Amino acid sequence: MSDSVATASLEAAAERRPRFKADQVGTRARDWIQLLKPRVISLVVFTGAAGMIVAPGHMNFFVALVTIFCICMASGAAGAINMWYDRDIDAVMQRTITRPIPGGRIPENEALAYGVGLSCLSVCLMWMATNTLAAGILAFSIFFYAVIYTMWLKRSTPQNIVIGGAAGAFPPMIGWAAATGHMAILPVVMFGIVFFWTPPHFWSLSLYACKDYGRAGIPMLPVVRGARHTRWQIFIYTLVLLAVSLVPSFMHLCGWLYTTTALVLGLGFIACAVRVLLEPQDAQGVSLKGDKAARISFRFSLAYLFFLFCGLLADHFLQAWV
Ligand code: HEM
Ligand SMILES: CC(C)=CCC/C(C)=C/CC/C(C)=C/COP(=O)(O)OP(=O)(O)O
Repeated sequence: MSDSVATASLEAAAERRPRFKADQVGTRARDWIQLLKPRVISLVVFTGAAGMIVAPGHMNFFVALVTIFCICMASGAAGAINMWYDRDIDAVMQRTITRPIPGGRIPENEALAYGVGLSCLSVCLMWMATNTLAAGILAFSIFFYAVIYTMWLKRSTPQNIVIGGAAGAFPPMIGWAAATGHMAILPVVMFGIVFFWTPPHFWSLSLYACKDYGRAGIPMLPVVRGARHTRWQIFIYTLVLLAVSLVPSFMHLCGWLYTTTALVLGLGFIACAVRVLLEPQDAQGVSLKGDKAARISFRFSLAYLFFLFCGLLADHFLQAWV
């Protein structure tokens, strides 16, 4: 899409956007929660908690709870800043048009204050409850997602989520740092797993949300390079992900239970990617089956990360027990 067409459609959508009604102020707790992207937070927090639990040593239960709360708050705060900055494109895309800001239910300046306020609070609380390393990585993650990904990469390059994916990969390192005060190989490998998981996770969704992104003028991979190229990229990244997920096994950082889980899930994700690759499609690679394979692959990506980290935790407890 050309810049002028994208700008015109953004302006037209802004005109259609419902105006904010003052009587709705403060009455919609659900909207304030939606601004934090709660379902995304749930998995982000789980990966952070996993990093904290597999770390060596004993952590005070209350400090552990505060750590999880801070990761939750920081990730939500970054999501709120993302929704504030993206209010123009969210108003154009079918998937996001009913969000609290484009829906006219939360004023944009309050959303920004909310995001910045919660960001500061989460970092200060983490620093007081744990240590400088954990608070520092937490602050960097917020900055990376809200500024580097949202304000810069998302609108400028089709590699946006490859680089930007780092933001969502930090939580295991934050959890580990909060528990120990230093860094080690395992949390860095966990970072690598989430990092290489992000492209097949997001590009599966982008295959069926491609029209939305095109209309908003966002250079997501299927918009810029086409669906066929994106299908191949998903496949390649699932292969790399399988290799990275087996690094803890090769380095003897975990046992057979994790290795089996990683192998089964990794092969499952590759099978999803092969289905995406082979799905009946036209000459441009656009699905003739309503992107069924990509929808399955996206859902599988969520299950993959959850169960892989469950496997890591189960393996950790098994090793401690035997
Ligand atoms: C730059 C990296 C990422 C991008 C661009 C991305 C993009 C997306 C998008 C566009 C959605 C659909 C959201 C919606 O329709 O409301 C989504 C859903 C989701 N993402 Fe990601 N994601 C990324 C990283 C992550 C990470 C690191 C996690 C967790 C570790 C994660 C967990 C989830 C979950 C749980 C959902 C499902 C939400 C629901 O059911 O509404 N994502 N992601
Ligand atoms: C600890 C900490 C700060 C972690 C940050 C974790 C985090 C929120 C990662 C990114 C997840 C995500 C939903 C990206 C989509 O943004 P998008 O703008 O491309 O998606 P959208 O179009 O649905 O808004």
